[in-house]
Amino acid sequence: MATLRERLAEEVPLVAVSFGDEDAGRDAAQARDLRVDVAELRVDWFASTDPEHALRQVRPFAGMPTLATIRSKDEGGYWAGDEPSRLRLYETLMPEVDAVDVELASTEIRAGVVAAARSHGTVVVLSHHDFTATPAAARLDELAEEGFAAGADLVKISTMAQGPDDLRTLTDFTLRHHHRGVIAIGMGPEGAASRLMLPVLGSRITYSFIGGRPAPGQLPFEETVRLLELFSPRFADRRAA
Ligand SMILES: O=C1C[C@@](O)(C(=O)O)C[C@@H](O)[C@@H]1O
Repeated sequence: MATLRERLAEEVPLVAVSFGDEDAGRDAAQARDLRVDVAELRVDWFASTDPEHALRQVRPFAGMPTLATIRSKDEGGYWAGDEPSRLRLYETLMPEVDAVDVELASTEIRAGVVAAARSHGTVVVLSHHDFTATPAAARLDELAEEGFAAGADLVKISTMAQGPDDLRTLTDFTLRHHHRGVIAIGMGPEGAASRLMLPVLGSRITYSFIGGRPAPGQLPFEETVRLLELFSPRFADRRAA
C-alpha cells in the first residue's frame, strides 16, 4: 500500500475520519472495512493522556495511514496539560503514526514537533483554526508562509465560513497554494460545499465523520466518498483500484 506521503504527492483527495478512544479496536476495524484514507487520532479527546494509554489506542490502527492530533484548547481542542507534556506525547506517538498536526500558533512546541517528525519521516501538518470567521486573503497567505517556513509538509486552514465570500476566499487560497500542499476547510453550514469542492481543486485532505462527533459542517464519511466519486474521476479511480 502507498504511504501517506506518496498518496499526498498524487494530489488526489484523501478523506479523513477523526477518532477518540471510546473503542479503538472497533473503530480501527470499521476504518479498515470502509477504507478510510486517513485515520485522525484525536489524542486530545482521549480519556487519559498517559503515554501508555495513548499508544494502546493508536496501535490498532497500524497499517493504515494515521494522523495524530493533540489539539490545544485555544483552537477548539481538549488538551488540558502543559506544553512540555504535549511535546513529549507527540514524541512518544511519532514512531507509530504517519503524520502529526499541531497548531501554527503553538510556537512553544512547534519547532520540537517538526524536529521529531523529521527524524522519523513523519508528515507535518501545521494548522490554523478560527471558529468564528474566515480571515482576509492576506492573512491566510501570511499563515501559509509562516507554516512552510516552519517546516510544514501541509499547511491547514480551517475557518468558519459565514457565506459565499468566505468560500471564495478559501477557494482562492487553495488555488494560490495547492501546489505547495495545503488543506483548506470552510467550517459550518455555509462551508459544507468546501469539504467537496476544495479537495477537487487541490486541498489534500477533507475531514468527515463516522458515528457521533462531527465538526461543524462535516458530512458523513460514506456521503463524502460518494460525492467525491461523482466530482473527481481521479478519486473514483483510486477508490476502485
Ligand atoms: O482541524 C481539523 C478539521 C476539523 O476541524 C474540521 O472542521 O473538519 C476536524 C478536526 O478533527 C481536524 O483536526
